[in-house]
Amino acid sequence: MLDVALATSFDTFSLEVAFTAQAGQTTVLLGESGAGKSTILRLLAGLQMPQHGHIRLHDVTYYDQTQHIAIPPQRRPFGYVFQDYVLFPHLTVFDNVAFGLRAQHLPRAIVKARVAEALERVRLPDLARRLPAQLSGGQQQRVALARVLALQPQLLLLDEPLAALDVQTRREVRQELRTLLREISITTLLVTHHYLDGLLFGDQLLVLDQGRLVQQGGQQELREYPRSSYVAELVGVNFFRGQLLRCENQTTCIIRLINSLDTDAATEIVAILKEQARGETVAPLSGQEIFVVIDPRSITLHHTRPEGSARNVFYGTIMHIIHLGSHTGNHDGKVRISIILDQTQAPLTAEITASSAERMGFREGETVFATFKATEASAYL
Ligand SMILES: Nc1ncnc2c1ncn2[C@@H]1O[C@H](COP(=O)(O)OP(=O)(O)OP(=O)(O)O)[C@@H](O)[C@H]1O
Repeated sequence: MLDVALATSFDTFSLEVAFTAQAGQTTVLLGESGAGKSTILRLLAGLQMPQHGHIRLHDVTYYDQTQHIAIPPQRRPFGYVFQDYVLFPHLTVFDNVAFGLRAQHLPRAIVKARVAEALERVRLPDLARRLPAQLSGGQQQRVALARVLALQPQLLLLDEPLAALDVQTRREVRQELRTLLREISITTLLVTHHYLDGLLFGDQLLVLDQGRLVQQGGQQELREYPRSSYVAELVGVNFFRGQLLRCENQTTCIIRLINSLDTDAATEIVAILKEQARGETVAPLSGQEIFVVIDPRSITLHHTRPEGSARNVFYGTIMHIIHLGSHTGNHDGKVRISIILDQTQAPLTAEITASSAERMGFREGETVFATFKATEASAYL
C-alpha cells in the first residue's frame, strides 16, 4: 500500500494531506484547478521537497522528514506521466520509450525487449519507427505511458491524462486507459478535475480542496454524503452545513445553517436524519455539526410567499436560468434555476420542467421564494 503524509507551503498556498492508497488499484485525486493536485504528484516523485511528512510504498520509505530520509527522484520506482507528456520530437517512438532504459545503461537486448513489451501494452507495436509528429494526440499519449511503463514502476502517477486531448480522442483514450490500468494493476494515483473521469477510473476517490483532503471514499460515499460544497456541486445536489438545534422526534430535526446572518426562522432547515449513516446508532447531539442535502428536483419556486404550513421557506435572487435539453415529443425539457439566498448568501438550485418555468415566467434578477418538504431534505453527520 501507498502511505503518504505531506505538508508544504508557498507564498499564498499551503498543502497538508495524509492518505493511503491500495496496492494494485487506481486512486483518483479529484480537485479544482489550483487545489494542489500536481503539487502532490511532484512531492511524491521527489521533484519538490515537502516541509514535513513521509512517503512509503510497500513498506519502503522514500521520504521521511523525521528520519532524514529523502531518496532522490531517479531512485524512486515511480512513473510520472506529465499533463502535457512532451516527447522528444527528434527521436522515434522506439527511442523515446528506450530513453530512460538507456539512461540506466541496461544491455541492448533488454532495452529492446522492454520497449517492445511496453509498446505492446499500449497497443502501438507497429509505430516504433515513427516520429512523434507523425502520431495522433492519443497515440502520443500512449507513447508517454509506454515510456514510463518500460521502467517497470511500482507506482504510476498520472497528471490529467486526458486533458490535452480533443473531445473525440478523449473518449477513445479514456476507455483504453481504463482497460490498460485494470490489466497492468500497478498502484496508480490519477489526477483529474473531471468528476466523471474520477468515477470511471477511481476505485477510491480523494477530494482535494485548497490543499486539504475534504473527503475520501467510493462513488456511493460521495454521492450520498457530500461533505463540502465542492463535492455537492460535483454530485449535483444542494448542500448546507449547519448545527443541530433539536430533534422533534427520532428523525425530524431542526438545523441552523452556518453563516446565518441572524436568527430568523428562514435560516433554519427542518430535515430528516438519514438512516443513521453507515450503521452508526449514536443519536446526534444538539450543537453538533451536520450536513443537509436536497435534490434540485425537490425544490418548488414561487413569486410570492406561499400560503400554508410549509416549514422550509427561503427567499433569494435568481442568478441564472439554464435550459437543459429541449421539449421532444412527450418529453418536457428541464430548467435549472440558480438562486442566492438572501439570509445566508448560500446558493440554491431548483430544477423544474421547462413548461412550468414558462408558465411561471421566472426571470434572472427576480426575488423568489423556494420551498421544500422536510422529507426531501436529508441530514447526516
Ligand atoms: N513552486 C511553486 N511556487 C509557488 N507557488 C506554487 C508552486 N507550485 C505550485 N504553486 C501554487 O500552488 C497551488 C496549487 O498548484 P497545483 O499545480 O498543485 O494545482 P492543481 O490542483 O494541480 O491545479 P491544475 O489542475 O491547474 O494544475 C497554486 O496556487 C499554485 O500557484
